[in-house]
Amino acid sequence: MLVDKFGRKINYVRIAVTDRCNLRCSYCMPENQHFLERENLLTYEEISYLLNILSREGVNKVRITGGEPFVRKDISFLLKEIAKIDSIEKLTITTNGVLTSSYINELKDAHIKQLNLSLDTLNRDKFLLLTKRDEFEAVQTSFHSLVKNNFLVKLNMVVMDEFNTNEIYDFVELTRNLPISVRFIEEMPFNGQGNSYSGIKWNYQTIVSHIREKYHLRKLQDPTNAIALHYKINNFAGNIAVIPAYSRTLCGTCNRLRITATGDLKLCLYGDPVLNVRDLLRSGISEENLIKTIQNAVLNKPLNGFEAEKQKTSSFHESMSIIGG
Ligand SMILES: Nc1nc2c(ncn2[C@@H]2O[C@H](COP(=O)(O)OP(=O)(O)OP(=O)(O)O)[C@@H](O)[C@H]2O)c(=O)[nH]1
Ligand SMILES: C[S@@+](CC[C@H](N)C(=O)[O-])C[C@H]1O[C@@H](n2cnc3c(N)ncnc32)[C@H](O)[C@@H]1O
Ligand code: SF4
Ligand code: SF4
Repeated sequence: MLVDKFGRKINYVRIAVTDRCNLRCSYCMPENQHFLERENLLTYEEISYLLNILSREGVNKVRITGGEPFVRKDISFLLKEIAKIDSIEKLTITTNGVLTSSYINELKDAHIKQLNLSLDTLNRDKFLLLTKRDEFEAVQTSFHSLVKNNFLVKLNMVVMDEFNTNEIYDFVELTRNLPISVRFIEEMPFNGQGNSYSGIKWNYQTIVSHIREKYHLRKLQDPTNAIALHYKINNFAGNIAVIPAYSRTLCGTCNRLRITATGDLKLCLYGDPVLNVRDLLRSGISEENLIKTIQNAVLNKPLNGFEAEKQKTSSFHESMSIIGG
C-alpha cells in the first residue's frame, strides 16, 4: 500500500506521456516551447512496468495526460497494455480533443469509459487566439463524437478573467441537455514563462456566485478524494463542478501521485520532484527496491503543498504540459 504520513491512501496516478502538444494554450505554454527529445521520455514498456508495480501497491486509477496524449505515436498500444492490468479499475485520459475523434474504437478497446476534454471557449476566433491553432472544429467533432458514443465526458474550462468569463453561462447551458459534467477551473501559475503571478480574480467562490446569479445550484455530495465541488441544476441532464485548483481547499483528501513526461515523481502538483523513476529504472534497480523507494518517498507527501507557493509574489513555473495538469 502507498500511504503517506497523514494516512492518505495514494491510489490515483496521473502520468504525462509526452510534453508535446498540437495547441499552445497561453496559460500552459509559450508559442516557442522547447520540447523534450524522445529518449528523455519514459518508454511505453517502462510506463507499463511501473503501473504494474504500482497497481500491486493499491493504485487503481490511472489518468493519461501530457502534453497532448494523442500526439504520441502508438498511444493505443499503451492504452491496451494498461487495460490488461486487472487491478486498475479506472483508466482515463485528459485530452484537448484535436485528434480524439479518430480514436473512438481504440478507446473502447481499452475499456475507457470516461474522458476529460479541455475546451475554454465556444467561439472559434477566441479558440484560435488562445491556442494559436485553428482546431476549434476538430475539438467540437471529438466532443460530440464522445458524447454520442456514450463516453462520460467532463469538459474542463479554465476560467480566465476578461477572456472567457462572459461564456460561463454558455458552458452551464451545455449541461441542460447533455449528460456531461462541465468543470470550471481556477487558473494556476504554470504557463512555462517567467512572468510574475499575483493571484487570480476569479476564484471558485466568485465563479459559484456568478453562476448563482442566474441559476439555482444544488450542492451535490462530492465523491471521496474529489478535487472539485459538484453542483446540479434541477432538470438539467448534466452537472457542473468548480475546481479550486489555485485556492486549494480540497488538499486534505488528496490521493494523487504524478509522474511527469521525464519520469519525475511529484507528490503534489505544486511541489518539486522527489525522485526520477526513469533514471531508477534505467539504473537496473530491482522491483523490490523500486517499491521501497517509492513507498518512502510517498510518506512525505505534503498535506498542503501550496504553503510555500503562497508566500511568493513572483516566480518561474514550468509548463503544465510537462507536469500533466
Ligand atoms: N490543485 C490541483 N489541481 C489539480 C489536481 N488534479 C488535477 N488538477 C487540475 O484540475 C483540472 C482538471 O484535471 P483533469 O486532468 O481533468 O483531472 P481530474 O480533475 O483529476 O479528473 P477526475 O479524476 O475526473 O476528477 C486541471 O486544471 C488540473 O491541472 C490536483 O491534485 N491539485
Ligand atoms: C496540461 S493539460 C494536458 C492534457 C491535454 N493536453 C488537455 O489540454 O486536456 C491537462 C489539464 O490541465 C489544464 N491546465 C493547463 N494549464 C493550466 C493552468 N495554468 N491552470 C489551470 N489548468 C491548467 C488544462 O486545461 C487541462 O484540462
Ligand atoms: S493545456 Fe493541454 S492542449 Fe493546451 S497547451 Fe497545454 S498540453 Fe496543450
Ligand atoms: S495541490 Fe497538491 S495536495 Fe492539493 S490536491 Fe493538488 S496535488 Fe493534492
